[in-house]
Amino acid sequence: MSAVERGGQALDRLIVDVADYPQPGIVFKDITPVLADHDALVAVVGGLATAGRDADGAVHVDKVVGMEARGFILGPPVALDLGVGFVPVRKAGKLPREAHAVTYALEYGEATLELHRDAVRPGERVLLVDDVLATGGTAAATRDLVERCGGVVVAVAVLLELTFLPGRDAVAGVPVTALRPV
Ligand SMILES: O=P(O)(O)OC[C@H]1O[C@H](OP(=O)(O)OP(=O)(O)O)[C@H](O)[C@@H]1O
Ligand SMILES: Nc1ncnc2[nH]cnc12
Repeated sequence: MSAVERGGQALDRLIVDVADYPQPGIVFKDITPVLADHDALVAVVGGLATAGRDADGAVHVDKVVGMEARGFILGPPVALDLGVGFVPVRKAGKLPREAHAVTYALEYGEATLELHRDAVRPGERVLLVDDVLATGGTAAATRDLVERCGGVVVAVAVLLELTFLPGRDAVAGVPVTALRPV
C-alpha cells in the first residue's frame, strides 16, 4: 500500500469529534491531526485537487479560492498541485483594498466574508476549497462573491461534508467533491 493510500485510510481516525464546541449541541470536527500527518495531508491535497481536473486529468480551473481560516490551509497546496493561483476570501475588515462583502449564516452563527474586487477576473473558472461543508452558507456566500467579480464557481472541494445538513443544496448546480461524507 502506498503512503498516500495509508494516509487516506487514516483519515477517519485523524478527524476528531469534539462535543459541544463551540457551543452546546454542535459536534465540532477537528481536522488539525490530519494536517499534522504527512501521508494524510498528501492524500487530502491530492484528493481535493481532483475536483479541478477533468476525466483526462486536464486542469479546468483558473483559480482556487479558499475561505478563512481553514480554506487558507488546504487551498494553497491544492492550487500548487493544479498549477494555478490561490485567492483568499477573508472575514470582514481584513482586506486592505476595495472588496465585495456578503453576510451569511453558518452552523453556529453569522459572519461576513469579503473578496478583493479584482482578485477574480471576469470569466475565470474557480474551484472553492474548504475543510468542511456544513450548512453551505460559507460556500454559497463565496460563490456570490466570485460571481460579483464576474467569475464562475465550477466546483467545490471539501475534506468533510456533514450530510445531515443541506450544504450541497446551498451551492445547487455546482458539483461538490467531499473526501469524507459523514
Ligand atoms: O457550511 P457552513 O455552515 O458555512 O460551515 C462551514 C464553514 O465553517 C467553518 O468555518 P468557520 O466560519 O467556523 O471559520 P474558521 O475556519 O475561521 O474557524 C469551516 O471551516 C467552513 O468554512
Ligand atoms: N461541525 C463542524 N465542525 C467543524 N467545522 C465546522 N464548520 C461548520 N460546522 C462545523
